[in-house]
Amino acid sequence: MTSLMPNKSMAVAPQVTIAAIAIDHLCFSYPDRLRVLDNICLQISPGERVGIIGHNGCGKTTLFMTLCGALAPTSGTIRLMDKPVLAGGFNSQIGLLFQNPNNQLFSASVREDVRFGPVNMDLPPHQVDERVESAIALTGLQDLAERPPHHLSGGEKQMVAIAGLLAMTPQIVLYDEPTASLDIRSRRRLITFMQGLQQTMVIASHDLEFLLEVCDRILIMYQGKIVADGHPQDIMGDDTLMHTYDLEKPHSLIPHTINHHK
Ligand SMILES: Nc1ncnc2c1ncn2[C@@H]1O[C@H](COP(=O)(O)OP(=O)(O)OP(=O)(O)O)[C@@H](O)[C@H]1O
Repeated sequence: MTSLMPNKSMAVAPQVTIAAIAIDHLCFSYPDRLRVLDNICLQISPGERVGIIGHNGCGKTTLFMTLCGALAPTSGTIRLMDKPVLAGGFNSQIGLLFQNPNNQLFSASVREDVRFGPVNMDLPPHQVDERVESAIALTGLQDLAERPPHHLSGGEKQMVAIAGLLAMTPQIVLYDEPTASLDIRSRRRLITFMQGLQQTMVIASHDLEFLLEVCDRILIMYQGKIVADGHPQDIMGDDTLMHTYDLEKPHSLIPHTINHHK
């Protein structure tokens, strides 16, 4: 007799979603600056776009440096796609876009710069070429591909740095102030571009309007702690919460009255 009732051998294991980023009781101190990260616990799911906002010096960049293994936590653990982050090692699942693109670009041409990551990943040459050309096309850099990166504008450099990251196809990308050097046109282009990306992304920025357009979750960081976590409109639209942590509600969330002239 065939039974439709599940028995032990038929039982389907419940689907467990692995967190893209799992941070457990993370603390970090610099030798002369203690508790820059203060007991952070956080889970980020694959595909989430998380914005981090907070006052200057609250620890956003330091958090990014621990996530990509450039700094070793003082205590606590970080797992990316269920693998522990090895401080000082190469963590291929994660990429970091630096606050200043000049720190990321050093080759003789844009194409060479974008090649640098994939070449160092021991990939077969045809895969390196494919990745480079696809990252250049995705970021719209075809016309600049042979130019030296240090001759480009700030916004163009930013896109080259992003192309270099994308060519390594990390599952998680950390963006530190990605709009800092962009004019309105480049900023708009970056927004459209990021809205189309499938990766898990964490973006630290003071450009709250930008985060409203790109993110589906916002964290407020204050003195090394995560003090609020929620939907962008709920967090950034909350006057009291924003003022408590030295932030201002973005303009687009302030209701405006229109005076009609007769
Ligand atoms: N190498 C370092 N040695 C000692 N202290 C440091 C070092 N780097 C950063 N700090 C301090 O750690 C704190 C956090 O700095 P961090 O750069 O992480 O802040 P942030 O939130 O990214 O700031 P911002 O919004 O200005 O970019 C600050 O007080 C800073 O002065």
